Amino acid sequence: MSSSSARFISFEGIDGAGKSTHIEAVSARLRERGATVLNTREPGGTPLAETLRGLFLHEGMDHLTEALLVFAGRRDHLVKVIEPALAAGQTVVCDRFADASFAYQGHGRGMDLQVLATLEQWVLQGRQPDLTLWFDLPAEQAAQRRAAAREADRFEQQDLDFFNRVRAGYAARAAAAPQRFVRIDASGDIASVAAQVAAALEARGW
Ligand SMILES: Nc1ncnc2c1ncn2[C@@H]1O[C@H](COP(=O)(O)OP(=O)(O)O)[C@@H](O)[C@H]1O
Ligand SMILES: Cc1cn([C@H]2C[C@H](O)[C@@H](COP(=O)(O)OP(=O)(O)O)O2)c(=O)[nH]c1=O
Repeated sequence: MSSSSARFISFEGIDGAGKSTHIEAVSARLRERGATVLNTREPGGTPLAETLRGLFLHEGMDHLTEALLVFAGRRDHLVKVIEPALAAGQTVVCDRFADASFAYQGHGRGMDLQVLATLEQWVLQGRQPDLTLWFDLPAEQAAQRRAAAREADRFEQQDLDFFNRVRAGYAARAAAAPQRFVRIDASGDIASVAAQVAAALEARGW
């Protein structure tokens, strides 16, 4: 890969699917192949969006407010960080992006998907990741992994039904954009997941 090949890669999946476990290895692989990699995340990615993240994760609010906050942070992140990095030929590796809003606020919370699609159009102006690695596993298994690993935030306290809906939301987004999404079966051990991730990059010559 030449250092001028701008790429935008997002990681998605329900909480506890294993995204964070693989992001650094993906970034290291891309760097070894010559990319300048920018690691970032949502909610967050700029000082303003990180401030919004704290409110988003810990304050009670209605569903539309939640969606507006996360898209406001996304706009700041896109304009100040993602677009400039891509324009400079960098590879952007982002832990969650707009698909998460459709999965969590749309399918999880039950917000009107058409409203989210309008926000997406206004905020992203057509920008989408080049590749989305969707870490898919049953909600029960993700809950077990989370319970062993960390304290739950406002989202992680949701019940299995919520995460089953979020999972179905990711499946719907993947079905609607099959050329962008790669489904990773995240239910196996870390080595088997890493092999699938490597194969997805390999398939693109990355
Ligand atoms: N394939 C796997 N098998 C078993 N445990 C895993 C696997 N992948 C990650 N874990 C563990 O599950 C927990 C959640 O993983 P993490 O990468 O933080 O998920 P996410 O970022 O998707 O929320 C962590 O404790 C991690 O070590
Ligand atoms: C980006 C985004 C995240 N979220 C949720 C998913 C997660 O539960 C939470 C925080 O995401 P994340 O940073 O992945 O959490 P963690 O670091 O604890 O794994 O925000 C949404 O509800 N909508 C969104 O648009």
